[in-house]
Amino acid sequence: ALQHRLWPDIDRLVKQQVAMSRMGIGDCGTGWQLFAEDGEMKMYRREEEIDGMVVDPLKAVHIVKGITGHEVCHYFFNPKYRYDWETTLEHMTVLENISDDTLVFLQTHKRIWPASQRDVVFWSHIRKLPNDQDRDGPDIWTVVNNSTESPEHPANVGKCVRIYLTVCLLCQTRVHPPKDGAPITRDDVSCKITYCSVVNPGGWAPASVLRAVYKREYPKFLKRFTAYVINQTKNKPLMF
Ligand SMILES: Cc1cccc(-c2n[nH]cc2-c2ccc(F)c(-c3ccc(S(=O)(=O)CCO)cc3)c2)n1
Repeated sequence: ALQHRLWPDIDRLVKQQVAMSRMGIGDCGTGWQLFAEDGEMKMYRREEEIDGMVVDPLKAVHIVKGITGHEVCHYFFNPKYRYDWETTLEHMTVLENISDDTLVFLQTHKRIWPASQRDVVFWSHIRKLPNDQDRDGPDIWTVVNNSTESPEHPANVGKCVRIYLTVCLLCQTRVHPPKDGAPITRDDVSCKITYCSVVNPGGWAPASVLRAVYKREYPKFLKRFTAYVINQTKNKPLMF
């Protein structure tokens, strides 16, 4: 198929993000601190600042029963579901439909006092990857969101401060086949979700406010999003 203008960037970044996501917390080097834990969900962050701005990389690992990696990535990638689970979203526009697995979004999010309102332009790409660790295991699914330019929507023109982010959602499905060779049901599957994000807030925002927002919003987002996928899929056939 013809390559589109973003393809080289997307291909390079997807490979880099997937490699990083598959590294455990341990071999990511030190510096990761566990800041939230809720059952199977563990959230880590590294405290990092660039020119005095908090850009704390985040890595969340969550294991959810009854859903597959394809389903998690499908509901995360597809714009038609986003208002259902993204609670801080004020407005979302699909700027470009580059291909059936690559879209460009413009999103404005609700303002976090006392900082200015933020908007973001990013390409979003969904991809299935062969499971090279377990040849006959289910495929790995990933969605990578990465900030990009849009000539029609230049940064910091209106009231919003443009933020810059790289997000990688990586999902590994696990099947626990029933003993008696019965067909696989939702009780026999689980999904290991790794969500990595680095957000540059764009303009100045107080470090203490940003860190408090991240501490509150990330766990809320991952719990709400996974509960949404469980609810959307519970009476539907499994998507592998
Ligand atoms: C989950 C979370 C973490 C940190 C901050 C907040 C938040 N609270 N109030 C406003 C925001 C906010 C501001 C700007 C943004 F770009 C995003 C934003 C967050 C996630 C993603 S995504 O790519 O992970 C999912 C698509 O929306 C995109 C933008 C979220 N929400």
